[in-house]
Amino acid sequence: MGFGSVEPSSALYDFLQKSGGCAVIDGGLATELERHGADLNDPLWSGKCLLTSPELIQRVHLDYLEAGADIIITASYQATIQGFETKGLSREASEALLRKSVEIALEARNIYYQRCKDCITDDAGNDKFFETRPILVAASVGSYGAYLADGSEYSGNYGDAVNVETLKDFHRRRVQVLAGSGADLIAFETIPNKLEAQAYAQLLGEEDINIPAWFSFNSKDGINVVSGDSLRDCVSIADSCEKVVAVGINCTPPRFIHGLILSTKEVTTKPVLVYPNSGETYDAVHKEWVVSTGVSDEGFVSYVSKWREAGASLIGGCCRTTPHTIRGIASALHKGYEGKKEK
Ligand code: MET
Ligand SMILES: [Zn+2]
Repeated sequence: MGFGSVEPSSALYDFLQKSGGCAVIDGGLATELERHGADLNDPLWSGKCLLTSPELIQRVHLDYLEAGADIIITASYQATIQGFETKGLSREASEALLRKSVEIALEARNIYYQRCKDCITDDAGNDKFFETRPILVAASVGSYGAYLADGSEYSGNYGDAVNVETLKDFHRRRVQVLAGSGADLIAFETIPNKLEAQAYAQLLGEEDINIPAWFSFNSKDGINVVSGDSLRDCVSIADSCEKVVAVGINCTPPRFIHGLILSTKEVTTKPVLVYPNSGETYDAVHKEWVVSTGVSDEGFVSYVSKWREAGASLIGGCCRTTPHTIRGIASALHKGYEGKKEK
């Protein structure tokens, strides 16, 4: 399933319609790779697995599809050409790794479809499941702060030396490569400030990017984005960009999400997406998650119908959520699939 050459916004509406009005986004990728034993203590974070364990990335994508995700997000969040080059890789090899992040997800989708085909056919041997279960591959783009890996991903403070041109120059080639990789859309994730939203919107306008995008911001107070910039200003930038087909919030505690959906809806009519984290806080000094601060999967899932009622139409999970969380979300949205086993 791809958007092809159809007008971007109508393509997402079409996807949502085929998905029953709302769609399930997958859960945390990096933290799920870690749960399976990957050591991501590296500037590339989950991007490191593109080099060391691509098969594990594919397994996690498949686990999310089996759990009911309609959209899977690639392992390119913190995989950057600059980061790969720092490790001594050539420009060509770095770009190939970005493409590989999408290839892994596309292949997971194919494997999943094949599994469905093997088990779900009608009397005439036709696969009915494909018609009702389109799956999108979203190519992840993390922020400049995620690349810096210095905490600015969650402060949104890039200092005075960084301007919109710096950010466009930083992101340009990665966005071009990912846009040409076969992904269905680009997921600009965990956007910490207005400046970076402006840079993305300008890049989408200036470059020949032929797939749509979503913008997803993070908040630590339930009111503004993490830098303190107004969420409304940030959402308005996304709203004005015709290549942006959905806008919302990720990697933010569940308790803030309801209010953030309402604020978002005040400034855009585009579909609203939310994929909160587990609510646990990350202790950057000890490099670990403070488990006691989060919500259980049951607690997380109990919010889902309220988010849907408030107007979110794409719902999933971010850091520290798992296939179990996604299964709960799918079921809360009445989108559980028969015959899919828990891993
Ligand atoms: N899609 C990314 C992941 O789940 C988002 C990370 S937010 C810090 O790994
Ligand atoms: Zn996250």
